[in-house]
Order: sequence, then C-alpha cells, then structure tokens
Amino acid sequence: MAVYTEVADDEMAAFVARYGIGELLAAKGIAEGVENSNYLLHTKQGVYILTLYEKRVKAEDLPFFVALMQHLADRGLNCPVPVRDSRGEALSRLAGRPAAIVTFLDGLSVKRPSAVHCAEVGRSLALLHQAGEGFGMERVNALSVPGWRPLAEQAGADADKVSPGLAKRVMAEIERHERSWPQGLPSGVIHADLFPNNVFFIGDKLSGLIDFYFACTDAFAYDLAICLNSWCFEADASFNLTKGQAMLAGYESVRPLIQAEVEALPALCRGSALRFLLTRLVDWLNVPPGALVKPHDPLEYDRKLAFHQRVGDARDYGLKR
Ligand SMILES: Nc1ncnc2c1ncn2[C@@H]1O[C@H](COP(=O)(O)OP(=O)(O)OP(=O)(O)O)[C@@H](O)[C@H]1O
Ligand SMILES: N[C@@H](CCO)C(=O)O
Repeated sequence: MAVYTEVADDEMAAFVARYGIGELLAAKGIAEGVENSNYLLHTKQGVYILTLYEKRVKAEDLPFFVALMQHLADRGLNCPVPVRDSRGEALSRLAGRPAAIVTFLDGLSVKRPSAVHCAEVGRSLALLHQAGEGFGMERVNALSVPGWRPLAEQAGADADKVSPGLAKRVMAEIERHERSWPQGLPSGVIHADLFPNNVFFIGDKLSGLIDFYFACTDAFAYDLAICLNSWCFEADASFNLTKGQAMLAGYESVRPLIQAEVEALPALCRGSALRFLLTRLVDWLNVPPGALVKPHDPLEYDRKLAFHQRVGDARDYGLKR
C-alpha cells in the first residue's frame, strides 16, 4: 500500500477545511500506486483525492503538473482537476510534504487489457498530445537518456543480485542509447507513465487519465513506446501483435506518425523498457523501512527489453506500413 506519510486525523480535517469542499467525513489511504501517498477523501460535498508528493516528485515541478492538468481539463480531456483553497492556491503542504487535492474520476483500471482497450489508449494518447498544444510551460524529461546512467550507478553491483549479469547488460544498453538516441522528433507535452493503472474505463470506453507526475516535454512517439511496453505484452513477455496494431491504429486515427517517428519506434521502445527497468531496479533495492509498498518487478522489463533487442522495424509492433 503506497502510504509513505501518515496524517493525523485533526491535521487532515483542518487541511480539508481550507478548500471549501465541505466537512471531511472520511479519509482512507489508497492501496494502489508506488510513487506518492494518496488518500481518498469523502466530504459533505463529494469525493476527492489528496496526494502527498514523495521522493521522486520535485517540489519545483509541481506548478507544471498542476497547470498541465488544468490546461488539459480545460481542453476537454478527462483528467483530475486541482482544487484551489480559499486563497486560490492548488498547492500546499501537509505533514511535512507538498500536497494537493484533485477531483475524483469515475471508472476502473483494467488488469488484463484487450485489443479494444489498447485502441482506446492509443486514441486518447494522441488526443492528450493534441490537447497539450499551446501549454505554456516546459519540463525536461529527467528520466530520459541522461538520467539512466545515474540510476544504474545507484543500483551498482547489487543489480546482479536481482539477476546475474544485469549490471553489465544495463550498462551496454545505456551506452548504446547515449550514442544513438533519436533526435528532432515531433515533441510536446507527454504523459510518460500511461500504464494500465493510470487509465480508467467504464465498460470498454476509456473514461479518464490520471497520474501526471512524470509528464514532461519530450517526443510524442516516446510516449507511444511507453504505452506499447506497458499495454501490449502478455504475462510471458511475448508481444501481442494484435494489441500493438490496435494501439498504433488508435493513435494514428487522431495523429498519424511521420516517417522519422516510424523509424525511431524500435529504439524508443527499447529505451523506454530500459527506463522502467532502471527505476524499478533502484526501487526494488531501496524499499524504505516500514513503507507499506510492494515494489514492481524490474525483471518484467528486462524480459521486454530482450524482445526489443530482437525487433527489426516498426512492423514488429504492428504498424501496417
Ligand atoms: N483523480 C483520481 N480519481 C480516482 N482515483 C484516483 C485519482 N487519483 C488517484 N486515484 C487512485 O489512487 C491510485 C494511486 O494513484 P496514482 O497512480 O496517481 O499513484 P502513484 O503513487 O503516483 O502511482 P504510480 O505507481 O502509478 O506512479 C490510483 O490507482 C487510483 O486508484
Ligand atoms: N509505472 C511505473 C511506476 C510509476 O513510476 C512502473 O510500473 O514501473
């Protein structure tokens, strides 16, 4: 359960009272998630989410995330909207952490996505990329190529305790991407973590997107690569071509890829598998004592990486050209 920071009841009630959302009736820690502490708030007026931002979120990035959610919501994307307190501020502090309250979205995330879900995600990802146009702020992707070597160094030789030879494998991948990472692709606001747990559905229809705390300015096709990794593999690490086709077709129904993006897709998929392997590896080796959190398996992404290493071109992901 991802609650790193506990909040005393009276402190929580006093905090919520500042937002004009009605008296607090109940606050429950949310089991899902690994990054931040999340509470479900029931007030006399409705249901909200309170997030306390933990280690990986830098306080100076919070104005970007808050303004982005507002920008996307204003353009019709169904994402959480930050709630402002009586002074008009969306960002505050609680129990020693930066904190914000956002609106609650209806819907359920899917554990085993189908091709229909993948098509919906592809389409919504392209809509997100379009809705981000005109957003006035920028944020460098701290978890792109320059961020990978420091993560590998943080894991160090302990990586081999997770899987023999992993430290060397990871370093070879990093060196490859440092030499030849695709440049100059169409860029803008990307979500950068649109995994199944961050997408809600009502029936087969996508109903909302959450968790914008890795959002940044980067190549749109990199965001698509992250989704191909997180939605289109089966539990045995085989890539499901039908799901890949559905996701790519869904994306291109809104925003067709240019040739440079098609050519870059294998490298972007390979790099994004490495990015999640690295962050998971560091988290796996550094679970905070007493934290109620189950870290994600880094080796899931080692297996996905092995698939990308064998890929020829974007047709291997289901692109029909
Ligand atoms: N706006 C929202 N509406 C409804 N539920 C939400 C909302 N925000 C968060 N949740 C719930 O809280 C859970 C954790 O949220 P979130 O994914 O943002 O946490 P996190 O720690 O950043 O997780 P992650 O591991 O995906 O980075 C979600 O899976 C969802 O159940
Ligand atoms: N989506 C990430 C966790 C959030 O950073 C993962 O599954 O590794």
